[in-house]
Amino acid sequence: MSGTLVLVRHGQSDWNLKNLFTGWKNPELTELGVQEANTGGKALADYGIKFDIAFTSDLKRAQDTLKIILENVGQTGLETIKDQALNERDYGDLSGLNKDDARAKWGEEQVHIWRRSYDVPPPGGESLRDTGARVWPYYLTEILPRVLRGETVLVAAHGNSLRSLVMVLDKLTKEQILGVNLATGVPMVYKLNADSTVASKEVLGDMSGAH
Ligand SMILES: O=C(O)[C@H](O)COP(=O)(O)O
Repeated sequence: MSGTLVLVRHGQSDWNLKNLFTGWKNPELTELGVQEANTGGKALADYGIKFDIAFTSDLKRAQDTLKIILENVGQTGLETIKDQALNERDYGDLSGLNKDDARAKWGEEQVHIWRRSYDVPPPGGESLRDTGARVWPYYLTEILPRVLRGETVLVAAHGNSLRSLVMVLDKLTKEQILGVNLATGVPMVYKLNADSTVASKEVLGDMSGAH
């Protein structure tokens, strides 16, 4: 066994609440989003975890979620690395559009494919594969080596940047990843083996409401 990797999607953002495609846009957390980050942080505090380092994206909703979690675990001064490589999937021309309006215009099935398929990019944006093509190398060079050294590493990022990691860690097929939704503010605790495969995964909260 080596170290521990904790992945957490940011709390609800203002654009999540308004049901808008967000991607690289930079909305704030809502009040509920702040609550969700606190709940995730408390779950980690109850778990008794202490982090060695944290990673987050270049976007405020993930950075603010991280800050709230660190307050809850009593580690506000923790070394934190922010990198665009962990940003949400770029939703391209869909960014800012209402998801229900998009369903009305292009159909439920097409919108689901854009949102959840592995390799179909939304117009002007990134597919999950494109997202993974920047997230995965960053994970391999910056994050994984620390976990393999036995460190406990927190990553506060986004629904799809984290789905691209979960797909590989959980060894999911392109078909299986279609059905995977990550809840906001719910930490996933992975213990890794020395060969970087997953020894165990615990979800500290309820993923069932995610959509
Ligand atoms: O970018 C967004 O709109 C959200 O953060 C994730 O959206 P999705 O669940 O539609 O992929």
